[in-house]
Amino acid sequence: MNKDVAPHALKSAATPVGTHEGYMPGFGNDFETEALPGALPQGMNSPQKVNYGLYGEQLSGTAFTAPSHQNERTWCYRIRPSVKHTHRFEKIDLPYWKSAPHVDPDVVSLGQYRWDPVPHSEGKLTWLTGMRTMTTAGDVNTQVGMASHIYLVTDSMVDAYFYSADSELLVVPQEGRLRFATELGVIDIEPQEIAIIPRGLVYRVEVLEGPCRGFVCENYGQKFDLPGRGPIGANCMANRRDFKTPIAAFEDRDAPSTVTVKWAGQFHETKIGHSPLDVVAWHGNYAPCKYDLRTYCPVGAILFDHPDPSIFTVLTAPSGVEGTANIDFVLFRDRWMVAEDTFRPPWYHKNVMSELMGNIFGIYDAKPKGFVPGGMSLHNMMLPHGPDKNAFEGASNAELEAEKLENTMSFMFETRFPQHLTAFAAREAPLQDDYIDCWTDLEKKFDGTPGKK
Ligand SMILES: O=C(O)Cc1cc(O)ccc1O
Ligand SMILES: [Fe+2]
Repeated sequence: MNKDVAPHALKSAATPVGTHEGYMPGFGNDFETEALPGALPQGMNSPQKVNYGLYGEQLSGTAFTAPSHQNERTWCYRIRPSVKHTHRFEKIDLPYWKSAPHVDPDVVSLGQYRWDPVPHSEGKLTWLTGMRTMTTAGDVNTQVGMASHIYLVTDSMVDAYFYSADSELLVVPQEGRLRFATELGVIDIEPQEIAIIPRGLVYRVEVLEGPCRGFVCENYGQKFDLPGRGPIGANCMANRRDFKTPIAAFEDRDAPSTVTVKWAGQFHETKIGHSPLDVVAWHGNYAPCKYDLRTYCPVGAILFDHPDPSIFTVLTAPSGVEGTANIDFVLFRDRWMVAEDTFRPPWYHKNVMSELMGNIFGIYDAKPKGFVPGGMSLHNMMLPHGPDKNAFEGASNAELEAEKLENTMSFMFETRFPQHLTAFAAREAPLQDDYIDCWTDLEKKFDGTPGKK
């Protein structure tokens, strides 16, 4: 676990054998972990009395009756049951955090859009006040679709906690280091890592090194899963063991505190007298995790042609239509390019899915200029896009040798639903007015001559 001292360090047991720095390996495993010896009941979930006087409480991430291969739940053994944490809720306003459906009549969402990095703010911003929604898709009330956000965080949440009943959050840092102190343990992340925070899990976000900026995909729908590898087989792409879930860690601390809940697109606040991060032991398969994107093993063309970008899918959240994701999280990392007689960058295309991209660092091959670290682009449903003039000319005339694409890490949140821009994305964020000019100079080369290339 990271050595930095959090404002209120969580207590946890010594790192058990088989864990790596306070994390347990595996994706969707049935984990068990206890921060005090004997705190976890064995052989049953609900003993008449739990050791240490703890309360048993189940957190269900899927319906009780979900098929067993999809069923996810975790049993928590905690100092106080969560229900004691909830008093009357009051609605609060977080004006920059929007939920679908959110269609601003004055905003044109149909277009090829690109943004420079949203600048860090002068003022203090927390995980909650620093969330800036860029796009929304689907409907939070029917649990389909997603929202994309940029976060700008300068300050830790102190005696303040949050959970989203609406969504699972996929967090993609671009600058700075964050700590997620959650009910189920502590996750520290930095650029080139991601975190997945499940729906309903209570946490506090602390700044380990700021200011912090990054991207969030808020998934209203079915949980992220690993894609099937098909004929690729049992290895490569994202491997299960590289996902890390924290070991149990708890706070036994009385302090006037707030809990903010995002529910049906609205924010609510309640007050409690103690830290809700009081789970001493837990077992189950519904838990947060982190993943180092540098462990992603890309598979690609080794003779000719450019495959569909789905080959680079890290995580996929199903939509109910087979093979058509609510969200795919796709990674464009450094890799070798070896294809012969091939136009190697992404091809020109139009897609039924909506593609939102972000740059974590370096240069993206289809857009050598203008798509910069911290920046984003949106190519909405059925809108043509592809390499800019420079990328096209460079790649069409390049000497085709084995070439390593280095200094590059970008990603895509791709959804089957159209993405609607917020007023923030359209008017406050640094939208590049001249983005579509990057294709203007693509000239007609055709003159009817057979064999001309
Ligand atoms: O539009 C993009 O840059 C993303 C993308 C990458 C790729 O390799 C193939 C298709 C695609 O949409
Ligand atoms: Fe694309």
